[in-house]
Amino acid sequence: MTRFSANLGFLWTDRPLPDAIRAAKTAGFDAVECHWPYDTPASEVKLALAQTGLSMLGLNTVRGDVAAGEMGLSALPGRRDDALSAIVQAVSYADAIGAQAVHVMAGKCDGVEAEATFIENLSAACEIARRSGLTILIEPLNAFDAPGYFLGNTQQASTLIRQIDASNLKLMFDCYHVGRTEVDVAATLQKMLPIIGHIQFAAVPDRGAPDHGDVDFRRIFSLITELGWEHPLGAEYRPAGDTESSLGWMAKLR
Ligand SMILES: O=C(O)C(=O)CO
Repeated sequence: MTRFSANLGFLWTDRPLPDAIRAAKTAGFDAVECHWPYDTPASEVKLALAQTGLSMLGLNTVRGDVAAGEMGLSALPGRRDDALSAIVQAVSYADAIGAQAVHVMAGKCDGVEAEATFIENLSAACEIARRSGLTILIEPLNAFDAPGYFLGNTQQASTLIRQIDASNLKLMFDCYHVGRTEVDVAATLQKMLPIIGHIQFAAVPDRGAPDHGDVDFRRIFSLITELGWEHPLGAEYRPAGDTESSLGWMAKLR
């Protein structure tokens, strides 16, 4: 049976994070994950996780100046201090709530200097995270949703992961982002499996619930099971209406 993690950056966004965790438990999710939990005291999130018995699989580093269009800091040349603060903040929060991974967001930039900056910051992030037993994730975002984002495809992520060579650095494989730009989700997933740390999904191309769209998630989830992957898969989709009414896919695809 496929196990699922509710991404609370997109699901149950109408309520405080601790209540969203409780709603995910009631709906039958096996774990949760989030984007930017920092406005909620870690003690409240920890309590909701303890009450529900759910694990928080991961959270993201802050994006920076969102109003100015920033989508992360770690590949931005000249922003080393901000990037390291974001990493320390995310690792401390993850540690406080017993989360498993931190997604370090690269930001919008390109070029050799950006790559060198990202490598330096990721190496530091892996070192800091290792002390708390945490995994660092990097996630390629598709160019339709995140134009100009430094990390644009799985091959680029794979090259970086091999180059940095830290045992706690892994790929966040989001079937949605891969499906938008890399065509064959199943083949790419199989190829990337050894470096994958977490898998997410949403319909392609509208990022809705996974029971429609161009990617056949019945087939993808069966493949993932056949490949021996046992961690919960992250439901990071945008419900068309309220979250409860969007959950029909769970019984169909489990
Ligand atoms: O878009 C995504 O998948 C992200 O995690 C960034 O919010």
